[in-house]
Amino acid sequence: MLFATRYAAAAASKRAFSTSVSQNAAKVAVLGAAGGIGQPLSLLLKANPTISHLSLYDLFNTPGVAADLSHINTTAKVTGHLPDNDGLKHALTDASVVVIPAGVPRKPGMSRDDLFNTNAGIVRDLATACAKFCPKAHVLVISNPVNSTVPIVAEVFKQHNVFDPRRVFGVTTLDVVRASRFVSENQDSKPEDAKITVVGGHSGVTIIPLFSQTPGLKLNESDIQALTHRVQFGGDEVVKAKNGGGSATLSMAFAGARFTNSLLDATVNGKKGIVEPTFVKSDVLANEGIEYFSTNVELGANGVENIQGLGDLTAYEHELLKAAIPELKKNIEKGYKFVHGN
Ligand SMILES: NC(=O)C1=CN([C@@H]2O[C@H](COP(=O)(O)OP(=O)(O)OC[C@H]3O[C@@H](n4cnc5c(N)ncnc54)[C@H](O)[C@@H]3O)[C@@H](O)[C@H]2O)C=CC1
Ligand SMILES: O=C([O-])CC(=O)C(=O)O
Repeated sequence: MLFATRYAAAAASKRAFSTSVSQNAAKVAVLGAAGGIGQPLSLLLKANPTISHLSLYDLFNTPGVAADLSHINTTAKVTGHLPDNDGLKHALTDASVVVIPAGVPRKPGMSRDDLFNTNAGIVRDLATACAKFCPKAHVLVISNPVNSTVPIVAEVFKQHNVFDPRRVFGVTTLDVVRASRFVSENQDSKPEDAKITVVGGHSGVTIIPLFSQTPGLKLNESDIQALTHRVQFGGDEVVKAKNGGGSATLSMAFAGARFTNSLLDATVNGKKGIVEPTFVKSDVLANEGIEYFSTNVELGANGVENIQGLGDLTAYEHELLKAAIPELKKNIEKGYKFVHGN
C-alpha cells in the first residue's frame, strides 16, 4: 500500500514534470544542417531541453546526421529532411525557430560580399519557404554576407505579408565571443567574464567593438587598435588558417547555439533581462539612412523587445562608426535590390 502510494506520487510528479517539459517545448529547424556549422550547431542544440524537436534540413546527408544525433539521450526528437518528398515543408512546419547556416563559406582572398552571388539566392529561397510554412517563426540568419542576407529575408517576408521585425535576426554573436576571448588574452582575465559590446554589421570595418563601454579594462591606444583589428578580421584569421577548407565552423556553432538558446529562454521559457547583440531592423542609425544594425538587444516573449542605443563613444569609436556606414549601407541596399530587382 505504502509502495503503491509512493508509486502514485512518483508517477504524479513525473506527469507534472513532463507537463512542464511539454509546455516549454519548441521545434527548432536548422537549414544547412549537414554543413561545417550545421552539424556542431545541431549537436549543441540537441543538449537544450527546451527543444522538443530538432529538424535538420540540407541538400545532402541529413538522414545520417539526424540518426547519429537521435541516439543522444536528451529531450529533442531529431528528424532529417532532404529536398525530395516535401522535405523543406516538413522541416519547417510548426517550427518556432529556424536557424540558417546554409550557403558557401569563404576561401582565402575572398570577402564575405564575394559570397553574395551564391548565397543570396539560397537565403531568398529558404526565406520564401519559411514565409509559407512557418510564417511566425523566429529566423536566425548565419549565412554570409549577413549585412545583405538579413535584408533579403526581411524583403521576402514583406512580399508575403509576414514580416515582423521582432522575429528576423542576423547572428553576430561570434563577434562578441571573439572580442571576449581576445580581450581576456590581453588582460589575463576570465574569457567568460569579459563582456564586450560590439555593434554595426558582420564584415570587416562594419564590425565595431566598443571597448570603452566595458568598465575596468586596462588597454592603451595601441592595444585598442590591435584588438579592434583582430575582432574586425577574426574571420579572416580562420579562413587563412583553414587554407581553402572553409571558414569558422566550430566557434560559429558555439556562438549560434548561444544566441538560439538565449532566444528560446526569452521566447519560450519567459526569462527576463536576456540581452544579446544581433543585426536587426533598427532605428539606431536611421538618421544615416541605415535600416539594419547590430547593437545589444533585449529579447522577450516575441523576440526583439528593446533595442539598446549606441551609448557613449570615444573619438576613435566615432571614427570606426564613420568608416562602417558607407559599407553597411551598400551591403543593405544590395540585399534589398536582389529581392526587388532594381
Ligand atoms: N554569421 C557568422 O558569424 C558566420 C557565418 N558563416 C557563414 O555560414 C555559412 C555556412 O558556412 P559553413 O557551414 O562553413 O559552410 P558548409 O559549406 O560547410 O555548409 C553549408 C551547408 O549548406 C548546405 N546548403 C547549400 N545550399 C542549401 C540549400 N539551398 N538548402 C539547404 N542547405 C543548403 C550545403 O549542402 C552545406 O551542407 C557561410 O555562408 C559562412 O560564410 C560562417 C561563420 C560565421
Ligand atoms: O569569415 C568568414 O567568412 C566567416 C565569418 O563570418 C566569421 O568567421 O566571422
